[in-house]
Amino acid sequence: MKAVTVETMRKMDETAIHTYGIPSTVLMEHAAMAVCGYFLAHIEKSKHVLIVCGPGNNGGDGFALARLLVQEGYTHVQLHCCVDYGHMSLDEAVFAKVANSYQIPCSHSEERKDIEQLIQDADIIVDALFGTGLSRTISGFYDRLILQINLADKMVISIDIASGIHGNSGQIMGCAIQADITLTFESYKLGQILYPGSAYSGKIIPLSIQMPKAIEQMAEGLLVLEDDLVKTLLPQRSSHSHKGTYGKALMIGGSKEMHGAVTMAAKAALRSGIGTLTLFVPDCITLLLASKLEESMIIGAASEDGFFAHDAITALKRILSQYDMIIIGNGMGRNEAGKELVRTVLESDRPCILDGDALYETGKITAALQRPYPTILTPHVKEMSYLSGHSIKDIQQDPIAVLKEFLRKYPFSTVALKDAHTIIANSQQMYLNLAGNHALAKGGSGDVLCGILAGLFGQSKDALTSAACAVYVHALTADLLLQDEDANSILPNDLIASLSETYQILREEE
Ligand SMILES: NC(=O)C1=CN([C@@H]2O[C@H](COP(=O)(O)OP(=O)(O)OC[C@H]3O[C@@H](n4cnc5c(N)ncnc54)[C@H](OP(=O)(O)O)[C@@H]3O)[C@@H](O)[C@H]2O)[C@@H](O)CC1
Ligand SMILES: [K+]
Repeated sequence: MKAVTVETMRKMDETAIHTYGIPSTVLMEHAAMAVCGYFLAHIEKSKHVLIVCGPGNNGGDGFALARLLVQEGYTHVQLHCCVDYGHMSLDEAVFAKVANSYQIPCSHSEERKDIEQLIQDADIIVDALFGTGLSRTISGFYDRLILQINLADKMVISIDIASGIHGNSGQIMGCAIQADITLTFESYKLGQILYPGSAYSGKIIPLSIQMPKAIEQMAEGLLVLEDDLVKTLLPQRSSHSHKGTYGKALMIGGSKEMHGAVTMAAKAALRSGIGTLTLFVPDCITLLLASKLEESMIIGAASEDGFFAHDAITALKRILSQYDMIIIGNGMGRNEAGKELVRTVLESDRPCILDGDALYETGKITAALQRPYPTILTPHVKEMSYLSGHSIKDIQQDPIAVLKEFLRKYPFSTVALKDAHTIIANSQQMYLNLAGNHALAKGGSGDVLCGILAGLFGQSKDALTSAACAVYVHALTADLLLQDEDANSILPNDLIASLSETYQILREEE
C-alpha cells in the first residue's frame, strides 16, 4: 500500500479506465461495494444512515452506496444531495438516478432547519461531499453544512477523504469534516497522513476498489510500512554466523544527568541483534553503566562537569577505525566537546547513526554531512529544523519537500523524520509509518528507537531498510503493548522488554 498525491491517484484512475478499459462507473460501483462491505461488518442494519453527497464523483460513491445498503437490508437510508442533476459529474448523475429509481429518500433542501432535522435523526453520517477533487476554499452552504455535521457529535464516516482536507498538503480548505473513520480507496492520500489533515481523518481504513495490481505497483508514492512488507525487509540471521557478522558498534553518548538515554539505546541495540556493542561515555558514569549493562564493553573518556571533556576527542580518534559503525548522541548533552566528537565521527569513513544531541550539534556543522558514507539521522521536527534551516511550520506543512531538498544536498544520508507518522527516506525512496500510538510520546522512546536501528543496521548494513524496519518495530511494539496496558504506564524499558515478541511476529511465515 502506498500514500500518493491527488495527481497520482487521478493518473491511477485514468490508467484503469483508459489503459485497462474498466468503465469509471465500474470503479465507482467497486468503491461503493467496498464501503458497503465495511457497513455490513461493523454497522447494524437498523441504524439510521444519512449520506450527504457533494457535486463530484465522491458524491457518486455516496449515491451508489445508498442503493447497495438498501439492497442489503439497511432500513433507514436517507440521502441529502447538494446539487441538481445538471450540476453533478456524469457518473454521479448515473448513480443518483439509480438511487432515485429505488425511491431512496433524498432531500435537496438548503434550509438550515431541514438539514438539522436530518442530522439529528441520523445515527451515522456518511460524508460524500468532496474527495480528491476539492479545488478551492469551502464557503457558503457547504461551509454551514460541515459545521452542522461537526457540531452534531454523530458518528461520521468519510468516503475517500474527510471533506475539506487538501489531498496533498493536509491543509484545511476553510473547514473540514471531523471524521471518526475515513474509508479511503486503493491508496492513502498524502493529505490525510500529514498534519492537520491527519487530525481530521479519524481512523483511516484503506479499501481496495479492484484496480489492476500493476497500477499501484507502478505509481509514485510513499510505501506504507505493514507487517508483510517489513517481513521482507527485516535482516535474516544465519546459522553460519558469528558475532562479527552482525556488526561491531561503538555507541557514543551519556552524561551525568542523562545516563538513562544511552543505557536504553544500548539495551535496545543488544535486544535487536547487534554483534558487539562498546559504549564510549564520560568517565564519570562508567561505573554506573557497568552496573546496568553486562553485555556491552564500556570505555570511559575524559569528562568535565558531567559531560564529555575535550580530551575525549583524541581518545575517540584513536579507536574509531576499529568499529564497523558508530552511534552518537543519546544523552550526550550539548557542549563544545560534544560538537567536536560529532565532527570527528562525520569526518571519518565509518557508517554512522546520529541521534538526540548529535543532531543538534550537526545542525552547526551541516557541511560535514556531505561525506560519501552511510549516515542515518533520526530527527524529530525540531531537530530537522536545525538540520535543514527550515522552520518547524514549513516542515510540518511539507515534510516531503523538505526531505527531498535535504537528501539532494546530502545524498548519502538516510533520514527518519519522526512525527506521529514518521517518514523514512533516502535519495531514492520513501517509506511511511502509520503504526504506533501516543504511548511513544515519552522521554527515552527515541533512544529505544535509535538502539533498535543500531541493532538492525549492524546486521543488514542497509541504512534505509534498517531505518524503516526500526521505526516499524518500535511502533508495532507499542501497539502490541497497548492491547493489554494503558498508554500512561507503558515505559521505554517496557518496549525493550517486549521487542522479542515483535520480532517473533515479524518472522512468522504466512
Ligand atoms: N475517478 C475514479 O475513477 C474514481 C473516483 N472515485 C471517487 O471520486 C472522487 C474524486 O471525484 P472528483 O474528481 O469528481 O472530485 P470530488 O471531490 O468528488 O468533487 C469535485 C467537484 O467539487 C467541486 N468543488 C471542488 N472544490 C469545491 C469547493 N470548495 N466548493 C464547492 N465545490 C467544489 C468541483 O468543482 P470544479 O472545481 O470543477 O469547479 C467538482 O464539481 C474520489 O475522491 C473518490 O471518492 C471513486 O468512485 C473511485 C473511482
Ligand atoms: K468525503
